[in-house]
Amino acid sequence: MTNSQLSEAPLLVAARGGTPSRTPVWFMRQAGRSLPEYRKLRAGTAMLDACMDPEMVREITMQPVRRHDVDAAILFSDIVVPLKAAGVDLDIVPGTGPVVANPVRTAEDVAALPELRTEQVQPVLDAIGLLLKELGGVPLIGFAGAPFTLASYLVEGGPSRNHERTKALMHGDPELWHLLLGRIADLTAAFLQAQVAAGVSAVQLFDSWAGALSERDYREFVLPHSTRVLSSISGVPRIHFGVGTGELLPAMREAGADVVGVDWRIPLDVAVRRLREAAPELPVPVVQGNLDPALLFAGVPALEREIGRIVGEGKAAAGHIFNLGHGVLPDTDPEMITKAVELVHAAR
Ligand SMILES: Cc1c2[nH]c(c1CCC(=O)O)Cc1[nH]c(c(CCC(=O)O)c1C)Cc1[nH]c(c(CCC(=O)O)c1C)Cc1[nH]c(c(C)c1CCC(=O)O)C2
Repeated sequence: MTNSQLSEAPLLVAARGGTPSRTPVWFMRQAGRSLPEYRKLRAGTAMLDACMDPEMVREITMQPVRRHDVDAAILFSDIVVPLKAAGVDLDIVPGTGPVVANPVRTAEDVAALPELRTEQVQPVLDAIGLLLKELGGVPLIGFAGAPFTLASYLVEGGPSRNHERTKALMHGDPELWHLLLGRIADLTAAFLQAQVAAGVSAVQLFDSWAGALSERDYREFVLPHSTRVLSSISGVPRIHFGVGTGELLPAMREAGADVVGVDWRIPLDVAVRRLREAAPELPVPVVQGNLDPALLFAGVPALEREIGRIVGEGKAAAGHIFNLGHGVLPDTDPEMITKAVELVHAAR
């Protein structure tokens, strides 16, 4: 596979706002618990151990590509992998999510946060090397968690519905907050840059929980740090995604996104209108999304209707990468994922 063949991959053409040979489609969390072959391979291995085993990462990343004919692979990893690799004491607890042993709440805690040295994530970079040999013309997407979403796990100590301790720190001690986000931004930027140097074709910055913030707070407390992360990346398209971010889309684009992720709460043509009105001087935006993950449970006729609608509304953008509005739910029937890919590729 030459670079020029890869650069014509539908995902990368759409990300540049060009006209791809077919609507590119991949799914957040396409690798994971919906696949029996994943559950079999992972049995007996802790999530974070699996993420540091290059051969396992290679195999798990490939599973959905083989099965579903998706237009991209996403590196099998997790947003907390660079924190763990740098030395933060945390684990991923099945059914719960990331749990941090010593939550970060004081100036001392922030000062004690380690930096990331590239060799600490060498197994991830080795996995990328193995994948590039196997993927051929299918682009590999690297990713990282955005400063706000990672800060929420670090400050709360685990998953949080209301992010109250995080917001308390943000508003109660803005100086310390910015120090914390700056530290995380350094770590995230280092992790993404290492993935790009190892050869990924695109990166996605997951700010999954940014939708918990008002636009005002997002702009003041988060945007500068996400901007620093995204502006440190060049040479590959940058996708910026969050959940419940209908009000934040223009700000998330401003952070330096080439592709703006849209969950299922607003239609893509509305998202494109908001982005265009906020920045008429910029090119027409490129978007990713926005099928509700629950639609994969609704049967083929409903799925076909929704996919047709979304592909139609996506034409308002300069480019559309089809995806879910959030990750594949663990109980999803993998046959429905394969079917969805077929339907996207057939939709006009
Ligand atoms: C918030 C977040 C996390 N991790 C991630 C995010 C951002 C994306 C999002 O908003 O969903 C990112 C992530 N985590 C994982 C991927 C894999 C790549 C992909 O296929 O998309 C990606 C992109 C694998 C994983 N990450 C995790 C699993 C499940 C672990 C397992 O299989 O045992 C997988 C496949 C664990 C994890 N890690 C996290 C959660 C909430 C969980 C689920 C915990 C549970 O319910 O058991 C934190």
